[in-house]
Amino acid sequence: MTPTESPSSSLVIATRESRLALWQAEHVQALLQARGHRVHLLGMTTQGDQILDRSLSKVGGKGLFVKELEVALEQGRAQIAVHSLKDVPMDLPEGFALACVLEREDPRDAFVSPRYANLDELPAGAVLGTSSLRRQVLLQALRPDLRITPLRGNLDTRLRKLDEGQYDAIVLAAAGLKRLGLGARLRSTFAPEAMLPAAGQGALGIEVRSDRADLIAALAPLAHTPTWLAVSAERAVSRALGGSCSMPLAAHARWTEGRLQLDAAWGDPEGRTPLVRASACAAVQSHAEAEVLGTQVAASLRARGAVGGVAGFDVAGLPGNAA
Ligand SMILES: NCc1[nH]cc(CCC(=O)O)c1CC(=O)O
Repeated sequence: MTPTESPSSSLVIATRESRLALWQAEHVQALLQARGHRVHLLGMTTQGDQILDRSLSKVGGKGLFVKELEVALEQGRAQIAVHSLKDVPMDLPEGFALACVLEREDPRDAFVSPRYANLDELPAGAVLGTSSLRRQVLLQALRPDLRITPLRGNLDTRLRKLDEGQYDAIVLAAAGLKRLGLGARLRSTFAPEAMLPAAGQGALGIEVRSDRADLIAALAPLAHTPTWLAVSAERAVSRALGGSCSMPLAAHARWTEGRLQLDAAWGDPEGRTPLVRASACAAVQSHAEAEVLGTQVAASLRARGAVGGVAGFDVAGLPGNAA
């Protein structure tokens, strides 16, 4: 298939092969099929799937799940990549575009444990597994007495490690559990005020080559504008601070009475300074306005002590993953 073929012929979605990635790709496949497109999946393994023994923040972060899929788009082996937006770098490499963002699943973090119903029930010294610096820093601020321990792997692996008794409880995204029909494992969810989600958490983005205007037009009906504007504001906070997986940063936007309320929190990676928080609210109607809101909140975070990293570090700083 050549990259110039029209979207009315068969489309190929490049996807990672974890159960969640496949669910997401099949979800987009079904949405496109309902609109009369023929769609196939191309399963692939990414560096992020292979490196399971180290914390993602130490090996390069977000770009790890995305790069191989982009190569497939570049080579014309596929036309579409479906991503958890949370894993997508703020600025896509030259030649790629975010065609649209779909309606968001539950953006909150979830508490899962065979024995305890919520964070408050955990006894002092309990072992709590979690997989991001953001969660580590936010949870440590809520419960300094817990032993917060890294937890890697796809959803099934994380649940297995919990079931094997390696942890007393784990914290992960509610969206993944719900999408895989594992909502029953979820004992409680964290209100965003208690534990602020990551930028883009629970939202799916569709990436294409930016020269495929025809495809971008074909995907436009799948967009959910309220979600897209909210995640644009969230991602603008990350971008302005040069956010990567090595920076504990939370950004969550929600609609209240037609206005977009954006809350963000920044933590020092070494845990030396207390959490910094900032919020703003605006009557956002365009992506440009959403980004202004995000940039303002990022500036407030900086004014309160947040220190930004280097934008794009997570992709460019990784061997074999040059931007
Ligand atoms: N970083 C891994 C990741 N990327 C997307 C999800 C699922 C939730 C979502 O779509 O945001 C997860 C799992 C998790 O954070 O527990």
